[in-house]
Amino acid sequence: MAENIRELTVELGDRSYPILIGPGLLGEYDLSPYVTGSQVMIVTNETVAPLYLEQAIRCFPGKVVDSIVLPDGEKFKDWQTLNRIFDGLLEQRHTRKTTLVALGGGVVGDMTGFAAACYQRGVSFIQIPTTLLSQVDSSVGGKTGINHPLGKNMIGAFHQPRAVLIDTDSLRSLPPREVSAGLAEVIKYGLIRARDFLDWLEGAVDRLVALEPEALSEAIHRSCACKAEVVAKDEREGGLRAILNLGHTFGHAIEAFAGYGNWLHGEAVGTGMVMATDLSLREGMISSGDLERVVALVRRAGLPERPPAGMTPDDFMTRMAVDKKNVDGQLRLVLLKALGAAVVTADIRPENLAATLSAFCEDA
Ligand SMILES: NC(=O)c1ccc[n+]([C@@H]2O[C@H](COP(=O)([O-])OP(=O)(O)OC[C@H]3O[C@@H](n4cnc5c(N)ncnc54)[C@H](O)[C@@H]3O)[C@@H](O)[C@H]2O)c1
Ligand SMILES: O=C(O)C(=O)C[C@@H](O)[C@H](O)[C@H](O)COP(=O)(O)O
Ligand SMILES: [Zn+2]
Repeated sequence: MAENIRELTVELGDRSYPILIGPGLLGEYDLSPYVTGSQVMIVTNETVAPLYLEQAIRCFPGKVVDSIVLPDGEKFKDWQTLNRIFDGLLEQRHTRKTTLVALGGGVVGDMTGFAAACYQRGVSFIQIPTTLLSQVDSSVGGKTGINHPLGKNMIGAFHQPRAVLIDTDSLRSLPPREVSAGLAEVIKYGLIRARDFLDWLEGAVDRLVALEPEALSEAIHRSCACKAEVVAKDEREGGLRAILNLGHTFGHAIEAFAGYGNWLHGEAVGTGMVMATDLSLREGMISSGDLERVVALVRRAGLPERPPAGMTPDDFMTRMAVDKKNVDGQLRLVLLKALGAAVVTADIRPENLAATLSAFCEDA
């Protein structure tokens, strides 16, 4: 098995951890060296449990393994569902030496990580991501949390996992809409920091949509490498890390407007990246040809290019006003100064932002 594994490290000194990528790892790879004590609590959901829970349990030989099965959906990324994790941990008498394991997509990952950050003031956790989006993005970097009706991911903590195990075979059961959602974050890395990867993606996107294993493995590896590098340089988003938010200021506004779960996170990010690219063009940073390339790639990935019907510029502005990147009430956005190079800026002409919002909102 070892020859099939591609390994990366998130370099964070004595909190550094491996990202292990390959086929056939679930049920085969021994994760017990990353477990703190003898107890393991696997947190998963009602969709993933019947598919992969048995295999995941086999990754912890010699440990006492319990599990919690949550309801499925972004709308359950909330306090009540988080509390079900604490209930399960206490009912099964898990101590501060327990290790939580997130088995599932980004929703399970973000909530399990947050539970691990809070339970008995902090316990270890491991990520076993099973969606493309969680394999390329949410399982790496230690951002954990839950949503609030007034804003995405508004309550949370930075808490790094001990290891990330990515079994690329688990993507075989993923619905096509979720594959496209994951591709949004993959495209993001090309746009913010890796022009050569973007060029490669333009040639590979059809194979990725079709879940072609070699293309997927390459996309996951490149994406995780990009994220690991950014996180190692700026773990707590003091500066550079904010580029990972390309398209998210618009995207989070769309998710909150549509009602959590009605638009997938990746879908909202896809449209958000098109809007951020449009604004970058209006700010004179990129060319109309660059915008056309981004729109074409987002479209070929199967992602929406426009916000939901009925969403107005005001709907965007009220939700973007609570974005975590804002400073002193001033909106800060991630824009592109070139394809493959992002910048975080508050220096945006209001008339350009208004023009982008009007251009994308049908009713404006
Ligand atoms: N922490 C971070 O850095 C970070 C980064 C990006 C996104 N996120 C968060 O991640 C969430 C989105 O994650 P997601 O796109 O994985 O959504 P998700 O967790 O809702 O999973 C998508 C769907 O796929 C199902 N599923 C999971 N694995 C499957 C498999 N192998 N086969 C079949 N079905 C499977 C899930 O049950 C769910 O229905 C959002 O809440 C977003 O805010 C966090
Ligand atoms: O890891 C990061 O940093 C990111 O911004 C990755 C994003 O893809 C992800 O959606 C993240 O959860 C957004 O974080 P937020 O702080 O904007 O809520
Ligand atoms: Zn995201």
